[in-house]
Parts: sequence; C-alpha cells; structure tokens
Amino acid sequence: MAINSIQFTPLHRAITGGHTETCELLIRSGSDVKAVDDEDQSTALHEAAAQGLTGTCERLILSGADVMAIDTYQETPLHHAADRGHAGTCELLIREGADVNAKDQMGTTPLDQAPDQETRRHWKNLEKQAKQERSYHELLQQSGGVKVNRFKVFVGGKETTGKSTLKRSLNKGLLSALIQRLPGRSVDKPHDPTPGVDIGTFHVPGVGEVSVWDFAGQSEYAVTHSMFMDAENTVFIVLYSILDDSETQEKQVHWWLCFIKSCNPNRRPDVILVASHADKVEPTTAADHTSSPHPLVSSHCSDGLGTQVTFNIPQQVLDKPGRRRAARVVQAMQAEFKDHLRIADEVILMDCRKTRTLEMDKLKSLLVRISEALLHHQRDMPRLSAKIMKRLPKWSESKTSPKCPVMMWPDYVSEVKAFNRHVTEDFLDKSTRFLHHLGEVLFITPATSDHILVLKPNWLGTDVFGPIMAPDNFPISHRLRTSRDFVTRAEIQEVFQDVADVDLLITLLQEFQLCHSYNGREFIFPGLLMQTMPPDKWQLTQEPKVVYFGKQVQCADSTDMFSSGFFPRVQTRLMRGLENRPLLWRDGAKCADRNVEGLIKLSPDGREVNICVRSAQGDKVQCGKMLQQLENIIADVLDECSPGTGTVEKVLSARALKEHREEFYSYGKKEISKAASEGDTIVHPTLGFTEQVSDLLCVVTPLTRYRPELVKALGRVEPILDRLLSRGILGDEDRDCIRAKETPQDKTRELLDIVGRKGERASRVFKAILEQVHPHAAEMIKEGRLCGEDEDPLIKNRPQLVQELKYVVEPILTHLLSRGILSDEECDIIKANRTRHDKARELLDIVGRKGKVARQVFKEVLEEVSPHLAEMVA
Ligand SMILES: Nc1nc2c(ncn2[C@@H]2O[C@H](COP(=O)(O)OP(=O)(O)OP(=O)(O)O)[C@@H](O)[C@H]2O)c(=O)[nH]1
Repeated sequence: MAINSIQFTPLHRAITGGHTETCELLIRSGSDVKAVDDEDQSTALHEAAAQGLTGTCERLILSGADVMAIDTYQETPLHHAADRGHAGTCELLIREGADVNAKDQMGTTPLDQAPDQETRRHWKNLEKQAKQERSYHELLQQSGGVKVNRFKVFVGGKETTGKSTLKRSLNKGLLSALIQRLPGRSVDKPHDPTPGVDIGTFHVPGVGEVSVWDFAGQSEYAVTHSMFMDAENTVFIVLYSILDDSETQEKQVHWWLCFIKSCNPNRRPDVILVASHADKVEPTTAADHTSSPHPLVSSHCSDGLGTQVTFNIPQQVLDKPGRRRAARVVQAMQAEFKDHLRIADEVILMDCRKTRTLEMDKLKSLLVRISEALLHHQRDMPRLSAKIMKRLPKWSESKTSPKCPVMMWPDYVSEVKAFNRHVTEDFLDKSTRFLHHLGEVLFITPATSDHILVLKPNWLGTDVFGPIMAPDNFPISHRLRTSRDFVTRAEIQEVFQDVADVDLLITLLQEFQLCHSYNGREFIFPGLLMQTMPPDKWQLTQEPKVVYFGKQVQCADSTDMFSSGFFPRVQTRLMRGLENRPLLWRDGAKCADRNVEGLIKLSPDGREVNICVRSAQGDKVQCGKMLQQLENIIADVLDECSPGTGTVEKVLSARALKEHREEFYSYGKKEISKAASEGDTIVHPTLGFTEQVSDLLCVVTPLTRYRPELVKALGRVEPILDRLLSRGILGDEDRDCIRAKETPQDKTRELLDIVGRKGERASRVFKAILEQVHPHAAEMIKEGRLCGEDEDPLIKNRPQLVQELKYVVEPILTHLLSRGILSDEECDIIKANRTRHDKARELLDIVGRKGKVARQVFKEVLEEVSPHLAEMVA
C-alpha cells in the first residue's frame, strides 16, 4: 500500500478531498480498506465518517472496512460522524454494528455526542434492533432454524370489562356450551381481579393452541405490564363494556391502544376491539335499536374438532342494540391509530360469559385469520431456542422449587449441556435472549451476580408483581405511602412466605427497577406512592442571583403515552443515580446536588414531564450538568419501558419558572431558533411576556464562558463576518442584524450570540476562522486564557497543558483521588465532560481553584505521570 509523504494512503486522500469516484476506483482496484494512516491510526472509514460521506461509508463497509476500528484516541468512525453531526452517516454506522456506547480514550461515547435526547433514543433503538437482527442471523447460521407455531393473544382493558371471563369462554368447548344452555344454569362468576398478568396456554376450540395473556385492569398492576407487552406473533384484544357511556369507552380503549403502541416500536400490531356485556343492553332505551321484524336465521359454526353445530339466531341479535355505538368506537380508533396499529374492521359485541354465540364465532374466525397471516410471516426459531422452549415446562416442574420457577445460570447451562454437549455459553446466552425477546422466558442479567432465568413469566407477573402491587396485600398499606414509607426485608418475607428464596425475589424486584434500597434492609417502591407533590415543596427564593432552566418532554401526539411503569422507574433511577437521596411523590421528585436543586414533575394528565433546575448562586454550569443528568435518566427509562412513544422536547420558560406559576410554560424548538435568528428575544404566546433566548438555554460553551474577554479582544468583526457568510454559517439577515448594532462591542456580542445559537458546527467553524484572523482571541476560547491572569502557570501554559494533559487525565485523577486532593464527585464532574480537551480544562480549573497544596501535589503527580508537564506547572 502506497503511503504518501504526509503519511496518508491514497484512499484517505481521495476521501479527504471529497473525490468519491476516485475512492470507488481505488476500492474496486483492491485498495486495502483497513489500512490506517501513520498520523493517528485512523482508517478510511474514519475519514469518510468524519466527512459525512454516507455512500462511501457504505461502500467501504461492504468491502470489509471495520465499523469498530479505533484510532489512536480510541475513537470509532461513529465518534467522528457523531461529533460532526452527520445524522445519516451515524444511522448507517449504527445499523452496520457500530457501538453507540463505545468509549474513546477519555470515556466519551458517540451517544454523548448526540445533538438531543430524541436522537439519543433513536440511535439506541436502532442499535438494539440491529443487534437483535445480527444475533438472530448468527444463531440461524450456526444451528439452523425450525418452524414453531407460537401464537399469542394478549387481552387488555379496564377492570371488570370481562377479560378473564372471555379467556375462560375461549377455552371452553362444545360440552360447556351445551351445559351452559341447560335451563337454570348460571354463567355468572363473581369478579376476582387478576393480579398482574395471568398467562395460560391452552387449546381454543376452533382456533388451535394459543397462549393467552390476561392483563389486569387495575391501574396498580399496570406498573409492570410494559415488561410483557412487546411481543411478536401476537394479537391484542382490547375489551370495553358496552354499558359505559361513549366517552368512557373511548377513553379506556384509547389508553390501552396508546399503551400497546408505546411498547411495540418496530411493528404494527393487530388489534381486535371487543365490547362486553352485550346481554345487559336495554333494547328499548338504546338509540340504535333497529325495530324491524326478526325472523329466525340459521348459522353454522365449528367446535374446532370438525363438528358442525347449527344455531338458530334471531335477526334481532344481528341488529343488537349497542352495535352502532360499538361500531363508532372501532371507527374512531381505526382513524386515530391508522399509522400504528392494525385494528380489525369487525364490530364484536358479546356476552363474554357465553361460549357458543355468533359473536364468539366471529371473534374466533378473526383470530384464525390473523394467526394464519402472522404464522405465514413467522420467522424460523433458532434450533437451540426451540429445543429449550420444549423443555421449559418439564424443567419448571422438576428442576426448580415448586413456588419459584427460576433457574440460575450455572444450573441452566448444565441442563442445556445435558442434551447439547458442545454448546458454548455465548451461544446459549444469545439463544436465551431470543426466547426472552419472544416472551417465552425472562432472562435477567444482573451486573454483579449470575444470570437468572425465569422459566414461567406468568409466575413473575401474577405471583410476584401482583402481591407487591396489590394495595390490600402489602404491609405498607396501613401507612401513608409517602416516600418515607419503606418496606422491610422481613415484611417482604412475610408476603412471600411460600417462596423459599426471598433474596432472589428482592434481586428480581430490583432488577426490574421496582424498588431501591439504600441499606439492603429497607426498600422503597415508587409504584406504591400515593401522595402527590405539595406545592410548598418548591418554594420561591429571594436570592438575587438565582437562575432557572428547564426542559419539557411531551408526548408527540394523541396516540402517545408514557407507559404506566415509566414514572416509578424514573424515580428508582433517581434513587440509584443521584448522590443525594431525592424526595419522591407519586407525580414528582426533588433533588439537590452542590448548589443546584432539581425538580421533575409529571403533568396531571401524565402526558408531559417537566424537568427544572435552579441555582440560588447563579451557577449555570452546575445547572447544565444536573439538567443533562435528569434528561438522560428520562430518555433511558423511556427507551426501556415506552420505546414506541414519540416525544417532543421543549424548553421551559425561565421567567415562568422564576415566578413559580402553577403550570409549566414552554417554547418549541422551532420557535426558539426562529426567535434566536431574529434577535435574542422571544414572546410567550399565552403569557405575553418577553424573555431573552439566551436566558432559556443552559448551554455553557467557551463562547459564553469567555464572552466578556472576547468582546474586549475582538475589535472589528467584518473579516470574521465575511468568512462566516462564505462558509454558510451566517445568512444575509444575520449579517444585517450584526451590522445594525452601533458599537464594535455590541456587534461582537450580537455575533457571539448568533453563532452560539447556531449550534456546535457553527462554533467550530467560528473558532477555525478566529485562528486565521485573530489567533490571540482563538487561543482565548480554545484554552480559556483570561486577561490579567498571565502570571499563573496553569493559565499561562494552559494551551500546551490541555494539549498534553488530555491523554493522561485518567491516571492523574486516580492519583489525585488517592492523595485526597480530589473527591469522587470532582472526578465525576471532570469525567462528565464531553471531550478530552474539556476534561483536561476542567481538571486544571478545579486544581487551580484549590490553592497551593493542591497545586503542589498536582505537580508531584505530573512528575510521576508525565515529567515534562510538571515543569509547565512549576
Ligand atoms: N352479564 C355479563 N357479565 C359479564 C360479562 N363479562 C364479564 N362479566 C362479569 O363481570 C365480572 C368481571 O369480569 P372479569 O372477567 O373478572 O373482569 P376482568 O376484566 O378480568 O377484570 P380484572 O381482572 O379486574 O381486570 C364477572 O362477574 C363476570 O361474570 C358479560 O359480557 N356479560
């Protein structure tokens, strides 16, 4: 491979020069696509990703380029594309297997470089999908696949709508139907609420073998539903009672449809709407009753075993009262969810207690039709997964304790090895994950202990989550259910006395993020909290320097919702992730860290989360960090339990926050960028007041941090303006706005504001231009040198120090931590910076502020780690 004088391969040069045709030629003529340049070991794919050449990246990958190649800084091609904001290239690389969590030398991941939370969520979703696909194909390739007909029916709907009754009736055959028809036979059953999710696989006459999942209607249990609701080869039946008024019916059905959508991001599930209690509708009062004479008509149906049964069905049944209302529900929901769910046209209105009715037949034939279509497209199951699935019932009977169908990884491995001696743990891991994906088992992989396999998801849903969430069962029911109400280990033991291993249960509850413990003895279950946040918990402050910032995450449209497990999980994450213990309420959380307070509040309709931070000392940098941390937690939890929920990010009005208004007021991103391009002010559409855009955005960049110094140093802005125009960063309007300002200082302020608002790329180009036209000012924002501080070696030598320190921040932190100069928290703050340079800068800032002793120890540490740097800080 020819390496030219400046150490790049011809392929690198063709890409850097944007010569895609030459590039194609080189690839075709056999250039080594994996060759690295001598300068920083980057591959051609790194270069193409950095330039955003998606087509070239694709070509290189097809020719064998490694998407996970790392350069000297351990950056992958995805780091390069993400850093420069090339969205299309990032998506391609992720689909091709790039790791969004790969850490470069300084711990920065591509995900850290995503421009906003929506992109972060999108990338994570893409990666998850791509991983599943790759793993599936790997399994098929290695062990082959088999056809396994697995068809599931999930039944959802509000409490007492008849879900369990329908499940029972589906299960019954001809004999039950005949018994039901005997005079004096009651079909009524007392209501026995389903705790959690009740799963059973049985033969449905007329349909075949079906696994039916009955989801409890009570809201307490819905907290855990999202864990089970993402499913392949599944049809969802949503029940509602025809006795309810239209508004209630539509509201309830709508809730369940949003829930189904939120859990199934990459498919358009089949849904059947069923109205129950048809027998209770009053014919005379129903507006839609058809009053024609009703001759008897014959109907035939099969009992699933081939027997034809004939029923005489009065015409009036076909024109049943309530049918028109039921039809309206179907139509309204079809119209609203047309892009997300396949809602069947059939209007089904039935008495769920009856086994053999025309409506039941209609439902069954619909199930058959949908199942045939699903099974037709069903993918083969990897052979090992199929073999394991076949053995699950036997194992849960003979290999686990009767009340706890759970296997630990080593036992599971040895059972599998008993029939497949050569299986590797990695292969078994993937095969098991596939079964987890199908909902056949629950595969839990705790960070600090063995993997756990729940052989019967039913058990977890009904026997564990049910009693935990049931208000009457659980011992804390007599308490106030505030965030101070915890449950002790002994109390959990009491509820689950039959289950031998309570520690295992607690591990499972923690793994599913249902609870958190600070001491291992007392457990807080956010899903059990009853009290809403009192207004006095977030009070006005009279501090003159106080600053407020906030974000809002809203459901994107009426088909979106945050699934019921979302907020309790956010709260569990807050308890786990924050340094100081947060205060929790059913609809809110409050936290504090250093000189910043944070608040997360769910709106009363549960469709938006507001996140705000404030600092009485005006510490914007810490506000920014806390805001980011809280936003990340929310985005991560959304990914886990509401991956199909579309969201919109908004910015909260800082002035409304400062005034402590009862409601939250926000601005859309578009409004903000429009206002920003037209000047720095924005008028709130409902409140009517004006505020500065720069007061709303908690973005701390060198341009804002060193604004006064830059305004002093820059002088004439014209040469910079020209270059920014020619690079497309500024438009004519921006230029006119800047020129319209009277003084050179105001012109500079305007310029800095406009560039700052235009995002990272604009700031980068601005810095590059500054290096050409005003090297002194460029140095200032690059390395943070401030006027009048030239005597301090940490400032005087800051540019070189940052350049060199950036490679050794980690070992220096370890030394400074062990010698008590830095705390864990300070190390985390330094590590939380996005780029290597920023980490080095933060380190210098913190050490610089700590005084003589800290500087002396810093110098000693440098002598060990990098002696020539030590001279620079002397
Ligand atoms: N008359 C009549 N009663 C019904 C019908 N469907 C259900 N029921 C009765 O309504 C009550 C509640 O039914 P369930 O099937 O337990 O309700 P569910 O939807 O499973 O309720 P949860 O488990 O609490 O979510 C029972 O007493 C049933 O016998 C129906 O279509 N007609």
